[in-house]
Amino acid sequence: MKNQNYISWDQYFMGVAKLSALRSKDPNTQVGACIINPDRRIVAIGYNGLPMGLSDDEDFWQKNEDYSKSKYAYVVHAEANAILNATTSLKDATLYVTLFPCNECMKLLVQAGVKEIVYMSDKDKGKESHIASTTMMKKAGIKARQIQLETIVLETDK
Ligand SMILES: O=c1[nH]c(=O)n([C@H]2C[C@H](O)[C@@H](COP(=O)(O)O)O2)cc1CO
Ligand SMILES: [Zn+2]
Repeated sequence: MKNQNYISWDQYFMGVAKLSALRSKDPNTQVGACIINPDRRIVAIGYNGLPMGLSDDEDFWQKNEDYSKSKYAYVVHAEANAILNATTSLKDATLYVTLFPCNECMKLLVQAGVKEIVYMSDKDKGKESHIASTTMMKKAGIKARQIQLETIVLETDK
């Protein structure tokens, strides 16, 4: 009889997104993204990080009233990194992401052809960027659904 303790596709791809988030050096919010094509092949992954040339050990991760000294001026969002890392077309792709995308990422997702977004956290709900993001998503005909991911315990871990 087959193993009954296998994970679903949602758990699998969100699990990859969560694992990617663990690479992030952001001291506050670590975001991970995993993009699959309509054949359920992973075609892109990413996490929020500094652009090449900026050291994580210099002071780029601070929040500062001076925008030029704030992380927001520099960080590449997880979704943007995933799109940039994509090895193939993202037409009709599904994005698994640990945090609902902001408006800047949503622009890129729409233009890249992503058709579905599966997310976990919605912590920015109500903020202007979240409202703009949702507006764009709806106009572009992108579906979204929120899932929770329980800790996955493998037989071999017990
Ligand atoms: O769509 C997103 N993708 C993404 O990677 N991020 C990143 C940017 C920052 O490094 C971090 C948000 O930081 P904070 O929660 O301290 O504002 O999450 C944030 C959002 C939503 O704003
Ligand atoms: Zn973003």
